[in-house]
Amino acid sequence: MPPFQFDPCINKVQKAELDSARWAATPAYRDDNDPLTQAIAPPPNETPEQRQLREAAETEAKKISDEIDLRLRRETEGEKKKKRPVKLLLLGQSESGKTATLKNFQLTYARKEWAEERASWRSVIFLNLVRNVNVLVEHLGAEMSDFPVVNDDSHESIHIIPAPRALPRLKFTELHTRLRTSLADLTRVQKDLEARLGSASLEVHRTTFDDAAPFDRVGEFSIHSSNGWKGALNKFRDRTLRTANQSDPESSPVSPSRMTPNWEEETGSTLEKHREDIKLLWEDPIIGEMMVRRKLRLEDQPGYFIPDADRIASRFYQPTDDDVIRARLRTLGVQEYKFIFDHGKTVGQEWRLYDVGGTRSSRHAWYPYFDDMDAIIFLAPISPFDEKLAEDKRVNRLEDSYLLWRSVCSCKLLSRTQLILFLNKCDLLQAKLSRGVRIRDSVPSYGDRKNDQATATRYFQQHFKEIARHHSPVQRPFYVHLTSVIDTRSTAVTLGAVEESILREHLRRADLIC
Ligand SMILES: Nc1nc2c(ncn2[C@@H]2O[C@H](COP(=O)(O)OP(=O)(O)OP(=O)(O)O)[C@@H](O)[C@H]2O)c(=O)[nH]1
Ligand SMILES: [Mg+2]
Repeated sequence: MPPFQFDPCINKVQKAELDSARWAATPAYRDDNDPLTQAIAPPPNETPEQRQLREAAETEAKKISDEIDLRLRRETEGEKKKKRPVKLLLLGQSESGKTATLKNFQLTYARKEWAEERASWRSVIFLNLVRNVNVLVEHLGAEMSDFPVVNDDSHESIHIIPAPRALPRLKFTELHTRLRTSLADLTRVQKDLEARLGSASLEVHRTTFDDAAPFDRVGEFSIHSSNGWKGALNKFRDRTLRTANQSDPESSPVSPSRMTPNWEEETGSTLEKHREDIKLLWEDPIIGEMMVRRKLRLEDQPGYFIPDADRIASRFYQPTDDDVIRARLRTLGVQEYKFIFDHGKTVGQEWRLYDVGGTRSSRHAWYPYFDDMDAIIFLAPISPFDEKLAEDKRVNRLEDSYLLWRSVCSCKLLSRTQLILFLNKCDLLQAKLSRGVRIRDSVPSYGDRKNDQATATRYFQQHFKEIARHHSPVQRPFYVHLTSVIDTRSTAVTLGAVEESILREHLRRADLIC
């Protein structure tokens, strides 16, 4: 029987005890007065054969001990790697879909938290719907007052520029006058919701900022904002949870219908009162004609909910997953979100996702987050090839994405960071091309190529690839996905591939650090 037999399933404490026994038996360290040494010492009358057997057993025991040491060391390193959060930064211009992508991550991988938060998006969706209605009413007022409008892509703000009337007047009726008057009430509702949600709920209009990537020059400058959607929603969440728990301290989990603060219910009731009028307004053919004349395309704009008014304008409305993904609330500063994934390949792993505000004036705040990221997802919407930035009407949105991508690729601090490009809003691109909008009218370099989805995405993809190739300080792989991130199913598939490649990068970096 060899003196030391190691069990391969041994733990650290047992291993330490056995090591000290083996150490005590080693002649060089032996203390002959030590009781343990005496207990395990070789018999004084040991024969040469017995000694040979004992020494062979000791050699074998040492080999096993070393293997256990190695295994324990690897386990410790593995634990350390596991503990280090995976860090992912989302970049791109405003309205590119960064927050929508973040929500998809949460929906796919942190479902418990997602389910808890879903109800708190209600106010944002109410606001989005009310805005849609108010834009229509504003245009209706202008049209009825005979102010033709030049629509300049600036979303909700309308710019009334008197122009010669080219078409006969629309035939408005009593109904339109009544709708205008009754729905005027929603201006107050919009103001109220905006005040409650804070400045994230206000869209940016015309804040000229010449530089596409001010972080190039800024260096260390940091805004760790707490005013983004989490901040805005948490206000409701805390309050709603408190309200529910006060009424029944035993209640758990809190049901969404009981989480409703009074004022939110009041908003739902007000909308419910106007529901039929909203539907009349939306379905009215004269209003439809007015929208065509004014090139007013609500469906291309963020937070488009008016076709769902029947479902949403209600006291009892509860958002669906799709509603939450489509809800629009601007991100301010840089927001950090910590998720412990409860689904996917990295269950139990902490992920930190950083979502940034994308307007030109917000981009200087990005730089401090460039260090120490496992990967960056860069969102470039390809549908607005013929649109201008909301914050600077001189700048084409696609051109702005090219410039921004170039700055990110050429940034030395990011030269070893994995970049993953999402060419987003493919659904809106498809719709635009189907309407006959020609790319070459806005992008002369597109030339005589076919004006279809496949050719267009290939062309844009190639352009981004060339930029990465020319401007990356060190050559890097080009990871690209064609996405419509409001489609949660296809996005979950994309995120599966992304999760795997980010994880590989994370483990590679952890190996360098450990
Ligand atoms: N149709 C369509 N809408 C999208 C897509 N991606 C995002 N959106 C919508 O576009 C709007 C803007 O998306 P956000 O995710 O808020 O944009 P962002 O990049 O976070 O914008 P900032 O916070 O201002 O920087 C939201 O209403 C989204 O639901 C897409 O692929 N297709
Ligand atoms: Mg955002």
